[in-house]
Amino acid sequence: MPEGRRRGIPEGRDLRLSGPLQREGVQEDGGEDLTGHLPLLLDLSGRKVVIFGGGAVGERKARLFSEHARVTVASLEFSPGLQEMAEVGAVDILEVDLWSGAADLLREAFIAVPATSDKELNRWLEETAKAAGVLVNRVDGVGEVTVPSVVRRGPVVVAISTMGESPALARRLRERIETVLDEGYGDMARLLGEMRGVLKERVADQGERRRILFEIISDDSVWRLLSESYEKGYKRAGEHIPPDERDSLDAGDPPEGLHRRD
Ligand SMILES: C[C@@]1(CC(=O)O)c2cc3[nH]c(cc4nc(cc5[nH]c(cc(n2)[C@H]1CCC(=O)O)[C@@](C)(CC(=O)O)[C@@H]5CCC(=O)O)C(CC(=O)O)=C4CCC(=O)O)c(CCC(=O)O)c3CC(=O)O
Ligand SMILES: NC(=O)C1=CN([C@@H]2O[C@H](COP(=O)(O)OP(=O)(O)OC[C@H]3O[C@@H](n4cnc5c(N)ncnc54)[C@H](O)[C@@H]3O)[C@@H](O)[C@H]2O)C=CC1
Repeated sequence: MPEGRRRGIPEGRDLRLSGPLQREGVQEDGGEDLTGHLPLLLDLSGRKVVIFGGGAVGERKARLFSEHARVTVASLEFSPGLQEMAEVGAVDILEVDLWSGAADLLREAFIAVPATSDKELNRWLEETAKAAGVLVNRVDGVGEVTVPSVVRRGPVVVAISTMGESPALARRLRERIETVLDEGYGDMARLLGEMRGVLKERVADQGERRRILFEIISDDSVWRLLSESYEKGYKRAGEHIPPDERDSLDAGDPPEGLHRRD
């Protein structure tokens, strides 16, 4: 949608109530144009995230991103929560009138979050960030970067998005997935990770390795024993390795140096 058109649309709830056709990411013919968004897992460690605006929303974003990245919050004022975070070194805060410029702040930034109470300023910051090649996460809809609901079970990660249509539904779906995705999936992922390491060393044929891995996943007794103890599950899984090749695998004892949960 042309920038000029979007600028003319009323802000806040009116924007939502004006209907899906008026929203970014939705084509004027009504066909959804969401193909640009590829769900990815980004490693943000060491990356810089700049949050513009130190109010309630800026604080929420700072809490989220500071778990993964280096966060700088630039604003005229800061919420008490943000001040506390700055005191313990969780974020850097910078007092500045952003209308005076943001180029320095955007240098080396990976993601920018315009979250001031000044809509015009937010829009200008978004344009400036995009022009500088910095990804934008918005506070009033779907940006280039959209934050999903997340369920984690060890190395298993499920991210849920409704492409901004309904965060409430994303949350409800997360809660439902949490009830079916128990810790067993995390343990199974670790176990299979170890098994594939062993298989790579002991079974030459990739097709055969793949078959064995799926056989382990389909074995209910592995899941059951895993819920009793990791070692029991590991031992049962080891029985799926062909006998001649299993000889040298001490199935009761995870290989030295490989990760296991205690
Ligand atoms: C686009 C996005 C922002 C982005 O990409 O960063 C966005 C935008 C907005 N959220 C709003 C409202 C709510 N957000 C939540 C909760 C979450 N919102 C999250 C993500 C996202 N929210 C992104 C799209 C996600 C997707 O694709 O589905 C989660 C997953 C992660 C997180 O933010 O931490 C977290 C769930 C965590 C969990 O519990 O699992 C709740 C529910 C609650 O409070 O419990 C409500 C109230 C109910 C409702 O409105 O549905 C409003 C309207 C404000 C208003 O009405 O004024 C906007 C702005 C707008 O839509 O204009
Ligand atoms: N509060 C909410 O639940 C939601 C709010 N939003 C939107 O997010 C934005 C921020 O909301 P809140 O955090 O609640 O607002 P807020 O009023 O608590 O905080 C706004 C922050 O922006 C800063 N700011 C304003 N003008 C500035 C300037 N020229 N230079 C530097 N900093 C400046 C202020 O100092 C303040 O810290 C608003 O646009 C709001 O509509 C969107 C979704 C939900």
